[in-house]
Amino acid sequence: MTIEDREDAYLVTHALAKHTLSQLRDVETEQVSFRKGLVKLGRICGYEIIDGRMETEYVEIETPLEATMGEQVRGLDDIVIINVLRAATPFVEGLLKAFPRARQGVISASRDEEAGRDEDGSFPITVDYVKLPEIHEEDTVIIADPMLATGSTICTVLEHVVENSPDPENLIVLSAVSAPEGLLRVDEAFPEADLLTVSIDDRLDDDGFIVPGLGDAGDRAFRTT
Ligand SMILES: O=P(O)(O)OC[C@H]1O[C@H](OP(=O)(O)OP(=O)(O)O)[C@H](O)[C@@H]1O
Ligand SMILES: O=c1cc[nH]c(=O)[nH]1
Ligand SMILES: [Mg+2]
Repeated sequence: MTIEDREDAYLVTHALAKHTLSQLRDVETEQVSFRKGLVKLGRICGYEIIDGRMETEYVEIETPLEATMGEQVRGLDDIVIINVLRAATPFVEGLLKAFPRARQGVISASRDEEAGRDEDGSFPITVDYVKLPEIHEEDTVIIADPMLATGSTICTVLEHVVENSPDPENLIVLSAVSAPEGLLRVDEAFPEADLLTVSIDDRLDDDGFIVPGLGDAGDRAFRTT
């Protein structure tokens, strides 16, 4: 079975999301444009989550002229966004434009690339810092990381998130680019999570980088090597 056959991996298909991701992929896109692109993509993905996952309700409102019925999105106060340091930081900045009242969590989880990949293809993950808000049953939890490669980072983050929290109404893993094997790893370990991504790329290379991908998102956004 491939990831496309699974019912819980969804693509963000908005044309602007694809447009922005294509700019991010371009090796000529320098730091400032790259960071701004991640912010823009986060905002578009946020709007897509609202459009595809959240309900609206009718409300009575008073315009300057008369009373009428309007519509408002339900649950905007029950959003939790988890920022996986460090590449997710600009991506989360964009998400916050869609969800300005989100409660935020931060987790520093990074791949130990020097240790290399384990036999099952995963990376050892170093977790240095975890600060998560309390999660409630009515929450929509969005774990944001632009890159989902082997899935090792997201599996580690999910362990921290599901530990001691009730099942939230929605548990969403949001990435910009993902690799099929990483999506499968996360899906197998956490079937309760919905996997939302802008692109499922072809494969991973021997170093665990997504191909064609967009390179090292953290390094490109933070101008490190
Ligand atoms: O799916 P995986 O194989 O775990 O890889 C994906 C992770 O790798 C990158 O982070 P990295 O460890 O390079 O940290 P950084 O964001 O600080 O660069 C990326 O931002 C993801 O968090
Ligand atoms: O392709 C990849 C894989 C992990 N992290 C990145 O930034 N890019
Ligand atoms: Mg990196």
